Amino acid sequence: MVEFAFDIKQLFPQPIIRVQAHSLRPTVTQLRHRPHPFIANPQRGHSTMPSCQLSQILDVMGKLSADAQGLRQPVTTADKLASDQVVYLMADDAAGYWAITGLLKVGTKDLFLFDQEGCCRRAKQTPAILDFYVHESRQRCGQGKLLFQRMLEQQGWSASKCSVDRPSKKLLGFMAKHYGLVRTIPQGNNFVLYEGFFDDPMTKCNSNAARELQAASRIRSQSQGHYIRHSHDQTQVSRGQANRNTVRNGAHSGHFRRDILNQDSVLGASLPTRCVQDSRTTV
Ligand SMILES: CC(=O)SCCNC(=O)CCNC(=O)[C@H](O)C(C)(C)COP(=O)(O)OP(=O)(O)OC[C@H]1O[C@@H](n2cnc3c(N)ncnc32)[C@H](O)[C@@H]1OP(=O)(O)O
Repeated sequence: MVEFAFDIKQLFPQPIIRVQAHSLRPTVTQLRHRPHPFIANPQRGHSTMPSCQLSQILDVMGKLSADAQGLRQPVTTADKLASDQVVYLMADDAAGYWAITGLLKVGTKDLFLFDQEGCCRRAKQTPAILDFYVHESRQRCGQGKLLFQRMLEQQGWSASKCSVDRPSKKLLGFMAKHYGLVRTIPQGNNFVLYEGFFDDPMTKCNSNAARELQAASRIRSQSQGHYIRHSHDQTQVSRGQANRNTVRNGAHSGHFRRDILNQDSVLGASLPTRCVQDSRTTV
């Protein structure tokens, strides 16, 4: 769990809170009552305004998440939080002190996607899972499910309608275990979609425009500095064929999935459940 030098309890009227970009800016009231010198508390050496504290929490948790995933750059920072993105933060005092236990960043994306038939479709405002992290000391104890489920309820989303940005094998296991989501629809970008995503009709797009936009999407994703976990040669596979194999045969034949499924214990429930209570990170 992640402890901070300030009291986080006041930020958590309930165990899971919703943070948006505007929550990270000080309000007029906060500015009026700010201590001197500006913002920083010289005695304790940290910011005292709730907005600054939330920013610190986002930065620290974003860094821990990046470390856990082997990413070069954090996906979540206070500075990078866009106005259409939401971060859910989870905290508790189960260990006798208040600490942050998890982070889940979501947003919406306008994406050009391939459906089961290999047809390109335009999906506007697609729910997207962008960053998900539960502190190592609390993983595999159901905390992730609590956080994810709260997010779905608050956003009004269902799990099968979420696109997932470069899921780790832990997240693939999580989606399979809690939401029965196993069969994926291969895409030309780094997002993973699950079968059921295309239940509602969406606009088919012009194929040339789609190719251009997907190329742009790949460049944009790579420029964010994300670690690409499983390389695959997208140009070598007939996309329609890959899609048909994946969905109709019930096999995990998308190239992204194939890489992952070759690893041990990805979707199995065979790994021992563990909850390490004494591991903490203090900031
Ligand atoms: C878009 C993205 O954000 S991709 C990156 C996702 N984040 C990470 O990989 C960071 C490290 N991992 C984590 O923070 C967590 O494991 C999360 C957020 C993925 C899941 O949170 P948890 O609190 O562990 O989830 P919860 O306890 O509700 O569910 C556990 C299930 O998740 C999956 N899982 C969790 N840890 C692992 C693991 N080490 N290996 C394989 N599967 C795992 C399993 O299906 C597990 O069920 P099981 O214990 O019966 O096998």
